[in-house]
Amino acid sequence: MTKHGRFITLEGGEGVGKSTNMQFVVAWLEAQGIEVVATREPGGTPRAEAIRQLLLDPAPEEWLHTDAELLLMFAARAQHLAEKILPALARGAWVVCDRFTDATYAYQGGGRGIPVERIAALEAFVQRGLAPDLTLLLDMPHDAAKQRLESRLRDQHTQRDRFEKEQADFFQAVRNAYLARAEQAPERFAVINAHQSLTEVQSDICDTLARRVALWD
Ligand SMILES: Nc1ncnc2c1ncn2[C@@H]1O[C@H](COP(=O)(O)OP(=O)(O)O)[C@@H](O)[C@H]1O
Ligand SMILES: Cc1cn([C@H]2C[C@H](O)[C@@H](COP(=O)(O)OP(=O)(O)O)O2)c(=O)[nH]c1=O
Repeated sequence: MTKHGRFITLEGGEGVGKSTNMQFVVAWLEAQGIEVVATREPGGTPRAEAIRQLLLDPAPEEWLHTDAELLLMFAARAQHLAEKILPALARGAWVVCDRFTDATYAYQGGGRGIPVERIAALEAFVQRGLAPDLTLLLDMPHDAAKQRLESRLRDQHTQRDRFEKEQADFFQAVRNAYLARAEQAPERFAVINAHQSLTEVQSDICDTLARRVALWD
């Protein structure tokens, strides 16, 4: 399928501000007159959201094998790509997605320890060469992000999901894997210091968008 629109992803650990800044990125692009489709992973379409439920359900008695977790991530992604992302890009809309395949390398690769080659094989099979044009990696120490997450859980009276129940070493491995990927592909990634006030974070995002989007014109 031909791709005319641009594909932007937001990545980072739990509580770094992805959801908050998604809205900011979408508003910034729309102010430039761009048609934007905002979405998230795992999920983004009804069937992919049903797979998300399976993945995030914290039910402690229901064990999920790490390979099943990996395959479900890509099953949800295949549906999301076919039903939403590729059609939007083909008609020239820009897609902004809260997490994508870098999260698989970070969580299933870094966090769970699945070898990179296995993830890369599934990525090639499902995505057939499609990759984001720009990835904003919101980076900060897990301890500080955890405090933000805890206040969000308190405010929204929500339960921790299956990933949020992991321990600090899991999240350190996730962060390291994200930073390693950003280092390997600096032309695609922009690492944003998320451990600043929201105004400062959004000023950095704004500068990055202005600089990168100008290169695409
Ligand atoms: N720069 C920031 N400074 C302080 N609090 C923030 C900042 N960015 C986001 N938050 C707050 O932190 C919590 C987690 O942010 P959220 O956008 O839900 O993160 P994520 O989607 O990455 O898990 C929310 O309560 C949000 O209001
Ligand atoms: C897309 C994706 C997400 N995930 C995980 C990361 C998150 O813990 C969870 C999605 O939850 P989400 O609520 O989107 O994240 P956050 O808590 O940061 O707002 O799924 C993976 O493990 N692999 C993936 O490929």
